[in-house]
Amino acid sequence: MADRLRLALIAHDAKKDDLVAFCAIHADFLASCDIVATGTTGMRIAAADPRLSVRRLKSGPLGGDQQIGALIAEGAVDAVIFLVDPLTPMPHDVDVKALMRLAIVYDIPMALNAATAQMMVAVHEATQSGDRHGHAR
Ligand SMILES: O=C(CO)COP(=O)(O)O
Repeated sequence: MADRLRLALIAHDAKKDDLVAFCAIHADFLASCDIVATGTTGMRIAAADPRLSVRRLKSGPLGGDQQIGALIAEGAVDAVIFLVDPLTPMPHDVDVKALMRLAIVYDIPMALNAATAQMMVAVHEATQSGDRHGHAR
């Protein structure tokens, strides 16, 4: 894994406020990550916290989910947080499913709701803290 966690962030429209709130709570953790995000999500995150390093790809419906899937296939993403809206039909549902499939194929941690994202951050921070204290992983 790279020194800085390469983290993909995505949120459907109904979940974007939740992701921005998550980013505010975990600002220090996220500032230590190289973030890649779909277009609108990335715009919202970067606007909320200019400290964050955010590479913006295309918007999800225009291919952004597929771009993140391609990065996973290339080994360029370590983890994904994707706050999914389960209640709204999406025109690009097949792209979302393909992204999830690639995360499974390449065994990339993928949080699909805020509770799992929270656990992902907690585990990562505990692992880093163990490293700092010389504990074996
Ligand atoms: O649609 C998305 C994920 O499927 C997210 O795309 P945006 O971040 O551009 O809204």
